[in-house]
Amino acid sequence: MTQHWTNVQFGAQNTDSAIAVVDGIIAGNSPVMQQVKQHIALVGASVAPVLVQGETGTGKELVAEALHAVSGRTGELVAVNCAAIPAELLESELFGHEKGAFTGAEGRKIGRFEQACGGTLFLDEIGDMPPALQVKLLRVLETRKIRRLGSMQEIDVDFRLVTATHRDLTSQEEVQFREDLYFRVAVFQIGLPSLAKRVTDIPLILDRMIKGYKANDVTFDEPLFDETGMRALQSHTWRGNIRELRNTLIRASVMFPGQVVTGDMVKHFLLNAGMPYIDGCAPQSDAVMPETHDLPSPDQFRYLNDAEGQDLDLRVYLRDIEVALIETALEKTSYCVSRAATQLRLRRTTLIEKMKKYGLNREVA
Ligand SMILES: Nc1ncnc2c1ncn2[C@@H]1O[C@H](COP(=O)(O)OP(=O)(O)OP(=O)(O)O)[C@@H](O)[C@H]1O
Repeated sequence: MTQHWTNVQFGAQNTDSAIAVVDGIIAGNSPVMQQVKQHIALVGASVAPVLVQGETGTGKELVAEALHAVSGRTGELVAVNCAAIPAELLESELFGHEKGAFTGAEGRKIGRFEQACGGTLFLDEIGDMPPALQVKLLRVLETRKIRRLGSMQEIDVDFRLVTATHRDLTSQEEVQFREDLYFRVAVFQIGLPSLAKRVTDIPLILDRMIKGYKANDVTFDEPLFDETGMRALQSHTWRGNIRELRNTLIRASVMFPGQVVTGDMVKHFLLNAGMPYIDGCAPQSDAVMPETHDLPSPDQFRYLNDAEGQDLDLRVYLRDIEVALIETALEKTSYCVSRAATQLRLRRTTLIEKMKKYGLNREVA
């Protein structure tokens, strides 16, 4: 039976320690996020499948991480993005294969179902799973057994399933998703609000991101948003949600490292500077490269020289901009390298070289 959370009041279960774990993973304490965290803490320990719904960039993957963290399961959290793996490869990615199962299967490969045993399997963008594979997933969920491609032997699999989608899986117009599978995966549903519905969380989220960047890069010099700067951030619509906020922070850190950032600076140099999010359905959108006037004009960069004592390492600065733009294009296209290359007006092979150089090859699973 599918559990809808709206207006559910919970009993006096002691979920405090679980909520503390979730707090360590997901920043934000707005009322809507407090409720989300309570839901995570409550269902975390259960083995029931959870469907996480939310617009792109709202943090669905972090919810999966939090669910795994509070589950007490000792196995791995194994993530598979169903939209990022070509349909013909997804089956062997999930089920694994034996040597010689198909042309190119040079050795045995353990699939993601097996890898997730004792842990959590996170199927992101489940709405993009091809119908034929949906039937196979349904069978696995019913029997808790799999067969590697090219093998007759059945293997028991014990994983906790978390799925995520930015679509309405019940809408036949939007997605071809089997109803019987829907009821299997959506035993519990957690809805993530868009960032626009929790703008009071922006300072905490930025703080968390800045701490993360500083921990990984001692040279990271954070921009300091003053009250007007923070207000400008909180008034923005954030169609790309927290991912867009993250990209804005990266832009701010390269344009205004260690500087006070005012509302005007946010509006003129940060929010208008990025590539616009075309829509929330990146896999479908035929996003085109924005006209150059959507990007900061070279003249705007003269502003940097106005800052007192501003030393600029041009090579590092340009590299960071290139990385941010490539990442944005990849994220907008759900890591479809060909489409990202088209958006950036690069040859596909050139983009692949750059991704290798900058370590941008996302684990597609
Ligand atoms: N509450 C938060 N605090 C700090 N960072 C966050 C928060 N929520 C999300 N993020 C960051 O925002 C980015 C996008 O989050 P995530 O990938 O989980 O979103 P998503 O909803 O799974 O996106 P998509 O639908 O495109 O896969 C990530 O870098 C993530 O770490």
